[in-house]
Amino acid sequence: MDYGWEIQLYLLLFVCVAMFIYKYGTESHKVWKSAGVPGPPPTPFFGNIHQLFNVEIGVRCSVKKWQEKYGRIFGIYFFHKPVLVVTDPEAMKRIFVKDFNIFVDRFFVGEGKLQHSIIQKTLFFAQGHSWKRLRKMVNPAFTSGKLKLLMGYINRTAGLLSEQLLDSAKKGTPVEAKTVFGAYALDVIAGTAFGLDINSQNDLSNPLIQHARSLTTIDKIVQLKLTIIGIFPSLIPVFRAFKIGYFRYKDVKFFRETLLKLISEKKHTKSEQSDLLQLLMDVEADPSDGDVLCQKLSDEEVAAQCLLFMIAGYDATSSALQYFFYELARYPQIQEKIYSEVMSVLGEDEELSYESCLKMKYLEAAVEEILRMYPLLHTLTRNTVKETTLNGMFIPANSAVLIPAYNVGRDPEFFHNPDTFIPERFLESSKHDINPVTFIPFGYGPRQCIGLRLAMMELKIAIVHVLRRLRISKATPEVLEIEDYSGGLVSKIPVQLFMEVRS
Ligand code: HEM
Repeated sequence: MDYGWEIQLYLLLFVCVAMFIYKYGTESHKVWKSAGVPGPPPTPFFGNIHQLFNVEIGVRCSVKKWQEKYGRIFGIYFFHKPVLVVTDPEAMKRIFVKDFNIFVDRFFVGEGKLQHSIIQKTLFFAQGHSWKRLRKMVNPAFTSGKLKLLMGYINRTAGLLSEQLLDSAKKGTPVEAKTVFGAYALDVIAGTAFGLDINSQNDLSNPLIQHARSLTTIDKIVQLKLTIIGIFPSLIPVFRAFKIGYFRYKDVKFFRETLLKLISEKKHTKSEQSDLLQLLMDVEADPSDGDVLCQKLSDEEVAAQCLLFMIAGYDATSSALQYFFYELARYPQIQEKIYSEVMSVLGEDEELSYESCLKMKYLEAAVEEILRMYPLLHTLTRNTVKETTLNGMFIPANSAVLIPAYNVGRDPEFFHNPDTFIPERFLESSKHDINPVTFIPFGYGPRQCIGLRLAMMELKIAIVHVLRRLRISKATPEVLEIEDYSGGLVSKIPVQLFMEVRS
């Protein structure tokens, strides 16, 4: 029998399917070329994502290499999505502030739809008008007046932290930095945001601690989910139907139910507490403000923000403390300078107050310097709501923008000796040399971190309590190797701190 025509038909079919697949994988990769934006050539389907998240060299080095080759604005692709990478200060100012209305939203793989609905209602993930409304309603909970009300709780929690470290120092055993500071951060956020005293520094059995840890861990499974969604965005409804999200559904569900129960209890028992949950429940919209259409925040919205505060506060605060004490061990003169300042402002016995915290200028400069060197969110994102131009380059609507905070903070054009810990650069006398848009560990512009002041206060209080009683004598590993492809800046080997009791 002659099968010639059948083979030809199958061949033709195969070629058509292959052409269709190739077109699907490359169609969107023409945007930057036609807009005249330079950048590395993309690979079908993946774009440049595998080069950016290169496990060998990490996001920071990939960006650095490309910046050297293509300049301070270049185009790459996250799978099909055009992404502009920007480290030019003027362009950054336009994105963060001047053209904020065009760059109001953040960019997420899967457009943020790969989330439990409560996560989509948080400030971090909310978009456009919904975000504006939420931010206006949540801002008043973070004023300095409200912050002062939280001082007592943070002070007590930092006291517990220093007790724990003192114990280890007396025994001569090192502590794993991320674990002890993680417990402190969790206690602070549970107390200040939810009004719950969970004491995770002494008791790890509380289910809230287990769920919080699991919620804030970004592992390979999350990366796999994002890769699949990146290549096949049409699978989002399938993922949602099977309750597969960026965060684990069981953790989100646990917090949603716990927080809604707390809200309901607070409604029935008139509370005098000043935790963020209570402050958000009490927020009233300004009726003269036409923008705020829907008045009070719903219970679900209050629960969503408090859940976000936990996610946002836990990892960032514990990482900052880890890197801070790591650098203090390497720079004993800086450690002693901070200690001297603490003692001169407070003396042996004085309780740490909000006002005395503000007086410690060298300490503040040292914390800012650590955040410059180790911004946990090493890359900030935005998404264009409409087409625009940037430095003469055409940017289509619905393009993503990446601003690599780590690279900007370590750029020798913006900070001399960028890899060296020099708190003095943030003192009043030299701060004017720093272009504010290049210091972005908390982001910049209207979408900057809402918890900035709370976080700075939490960090400073912990440091004061620890340094008053202890000296960090050594930290390991000798050379700090950092991974950045899982979302944050993570030390490859856990940091261990060795301490001595101050006499
Ligand atoms: C050292 C600690 C912290 C660091 C380094 C940090 C950093 C950041 C960064 C980089 C952003 C994105 C900003 C942007 O896109 O321009 C952000 C957003 C945010 N952070 Fe923080 N954060 C910290 C602690 C906290 C705490 C303690 C809270 C709450 C209690 C918090 C709440 C938020 C919220 C709600 C947003 C979203 C703001 C919005 O989109 O309007 N953060 N944070």
